[in-house]
Amino acid sequence: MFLYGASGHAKVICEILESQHRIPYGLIDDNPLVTSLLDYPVYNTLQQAALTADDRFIISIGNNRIRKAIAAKLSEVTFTSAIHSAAIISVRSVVGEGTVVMSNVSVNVHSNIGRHVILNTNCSIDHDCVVEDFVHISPNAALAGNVQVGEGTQIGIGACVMQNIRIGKWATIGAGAVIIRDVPDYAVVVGNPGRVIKMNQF
Ligand SMILES: CC(=O)SCCNC(=O)CCNC(=O)[C@H](O)C(C)(C)COP(=O)(O)OP(=O)(O)OC[C@H]1O[C@@H](n2cnc3c(N)ncnc32)[C@H](O)[C@@H]1OP(=O)(O)O
Repeated sequence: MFLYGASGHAKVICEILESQHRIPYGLIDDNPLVTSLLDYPVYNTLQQAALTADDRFIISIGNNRIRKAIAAKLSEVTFTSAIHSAAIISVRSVVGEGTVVMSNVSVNVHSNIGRHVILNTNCSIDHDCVVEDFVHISPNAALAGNVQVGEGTQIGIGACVMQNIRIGKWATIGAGAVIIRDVPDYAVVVGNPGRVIKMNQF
């Protein structure tokens, strides 16, 4: 097991894995100044890490765009997920490879969580939601029933999304926002009720 990205987010993932006795061999990070994290070795390249065919990867980078770029770069490796034992996920829901689920997350029935998603601490995904690849649902955010979140979007800390809402791709929902209307692709939305203040320019 290797993590790609030696960050604060990686430390949280390491602790999830440790609690399940899935001890990482190390991390990869292209910053040569980072040589260890939580006493695990940090390698600057995949070659230095001396990988085997059995190794599994998680991309431990919080930035959604960078996580997508790294996933494309690592097309040869096999990804796995990390799901905290204190998360509750419906047996009728699906969680994609590379996705990380932190403590006290709830995913209710018939929800579909994509690949390389972050479901951060204490967030709540209710029934019949679709969370596409590379999304980040921040701590304490809540999606009501039948919400869709497009690829790469971040739902900010403590935000709430009402039932049946469609949120586009690569949007940003600000901390504490209350979303009562559909959100277009790339929109940055803040406040209660949420309003678009600008568009993400990637
Ligand atoms: C474990 C972890 O750490 S997970 C990380 C969790 N982090 C988050 O959820 C952060 C979410 N990010 C935000 O809320 C950010 O403020 C963003 C993305 C919405 C906006 O950030 P920026 O693009 O830098 O915008 P900026 O700070 O310049 O603010 C623009 C305007 O929106 C307002 N604004 C920014 N964020 C919010 C917010 N959450 N709620 C209400 N108003 C806000 C600002 O006051 C400012 O208003 P003004 O133009 O009247 O002065």
